[in-house]
Formats: sequence, C-alpha cells, structure tokens
Amino acid sequence: MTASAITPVPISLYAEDIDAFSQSLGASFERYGFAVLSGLFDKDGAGLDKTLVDQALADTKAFFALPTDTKMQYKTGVGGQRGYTPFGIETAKGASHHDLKEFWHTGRDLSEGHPYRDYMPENVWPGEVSGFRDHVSELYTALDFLGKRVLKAIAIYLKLDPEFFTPTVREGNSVLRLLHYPPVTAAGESVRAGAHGDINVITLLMGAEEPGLQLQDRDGTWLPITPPEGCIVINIGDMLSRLTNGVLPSTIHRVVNPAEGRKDFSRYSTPFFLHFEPPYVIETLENCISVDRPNQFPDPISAEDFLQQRLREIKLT
Ligand SMILES: O=C(O)CCC(=O)C(=O)O
Ligand SMILES: [Fe+2]
Repeated sequence: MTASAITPVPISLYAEDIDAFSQSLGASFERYGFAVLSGLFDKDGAGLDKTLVDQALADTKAFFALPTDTKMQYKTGVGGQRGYTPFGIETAKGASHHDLKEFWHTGRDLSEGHPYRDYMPENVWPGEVSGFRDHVSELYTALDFLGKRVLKAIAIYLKLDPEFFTPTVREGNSVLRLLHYPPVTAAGESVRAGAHGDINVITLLMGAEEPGLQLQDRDGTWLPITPPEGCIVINIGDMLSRLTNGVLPSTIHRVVNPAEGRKDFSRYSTPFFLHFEPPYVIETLENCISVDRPNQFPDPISAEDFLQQRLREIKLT
C-alpha cells in the first residue's frame, strides 16, 4: 500500500474533547487543505454504520455493472446534478482530456413546494437495484450529519461561533457522488480524475483505500493519500477557501491511473460534496482579513451563482 502523507485524527476525539479535535483537524486543513478521520466505524465514535456503507457500496457496484443502455436511462439532462453521468463527460477545468470515470449523483430530498426546488432537481432512482434508494438516501443523511459536525469543529478552529455554519448548510445543495473508475486497459492521455479543486464547502470521501488519490503540496509535489480501512478523507472546497480568504486552502488533487498489477481492477469511491444553501452569500470573514492577508475576494457571490459558474467550466452544464 502507498504511504499517506496525512496523520489521521480519531473521530472519537469529537465527543471526548472537541477543542482538541478542532485543533488537530484545523491544523491539518490549514497545512494541506486535507484531513483524515480514523475510527469511522467505531461503535462509540461519531462516525458511520459499517453495514450501511457496505450495502451502499454493493448497490453501487451492482448499478455500474448494468448494461450501458440501462444506465443511460438515468441520464437526466439537468447538468449532471442527478442520476447517471456516463464515461467520457467530466473534464477537469482547463484539461484537454476527459476523466476515466462514470458516476451517479444523489441530492437532497425536498418536501413538496419547497422554495429550494427551483435550485435542486428531483432525485432519480434505478429500479434495477433493489435497496439502492434506501441505502443511498440513508448514506446521504449520515454524511450530511457527519459533515455538519466537521463544520462545527472548523468554526471552533476559526474562532467563530461553533454554530456559525448551521444555518448556512441546513438544507444545503449537497450532492453524494458514487464514482466508478473502470479498469485502465489501454494506454492514453486520460487519467482517472484530472487535477482539480472541489467547488463546494467541504468534501467527505470514502473509498480512497484503493490507491490513486494525490494532493498537490505547496512546493508542487504530489503526495499520495491512501488511508487505511475505516478512514474518511475530508478536503476544503473553493467555497470555504473563498469564505476564509485562503486560510483554509482548497488544494488541487487528482486520481492517477493504477500501477501495474492493479490495472484490471475498478476503483469505487464516494465523495459527499457538502454545499451551502443556494441563497447563502459568500462574503470573506472579517477575522480572516489582516494587513498580511488582504481580502482577496472583495465581491460577495451567492453559493448558487458560484456553483453555476464552476459547473460550466467543468463541462457539466
Ligand atoms: O475518487 C477520488 O478519490 C477523488 C474524487 C474527486 O476528487 C472528485 O470527484 O472530486
Ligand atoms: Fe475532488
């Protein structure tokens, strides 16, 4: 297994000593734009239910194993925001070759007549895989909950009110992405995921045990992130980087093609892109502006406008 640059922080520390948890996590974010949480499935931790994660992964594998024609029925035409996006579409900003992946997007289920329905399309579900809807919905809810705890720790680290983020993400436009990178049999210019920064607030990623994920460090070198089982990788997205004036950086990362011996294997990973509520206005935090760090983003922008701008850049709309 490839070594990982980042020392994991145990999730159990959240309940035991939230200040210590916030410091460890925040320091890792400030240094790398990434942190790793361990003990994800510990019974008394603040993490996830292993059975649920295993079920959702089995459903993911079953879905991607369906014939292409069947999967294409779930391509929804709403900018890839829901349902299936086939191989050969998403292209990292500024890249000339598409990524080697297909994926499925699930968003927030909203009540009838909810005002955010204008921004968030209805979910679609593949009837071919029984259990998919229940397990994936439950995983969405669990990751949303975990993400909100991580944001509380980030608020403490930034010396904000611990509940600062609560109203900003309560019904955020968050998306759970089920990713399949098929075996890489032919040589070519494409990589599994080209170098990019995430658009959103924070991303919670499961499935990085299969090597490939790398972050670009300050000096330009690529550091592998291959945590042991039972960990979750978290990274800062562009929206939080902008809000914090770069104090918490959104670090460029990529997924490289498999080494000899792993080329015949698929890679499955599951990023949860936690987003703000669409109307939330991202305006640089006062306490992240100083003489040494002048405001790099003097023009506030709503989360929705920022998202639409960025989706056009990655060819999803
Ligand atoms: O598959 C991974 O490990 C990372 C995926 C990723 O960075 C993304 O989808 O934004
Ligand atoms: Fe990413």
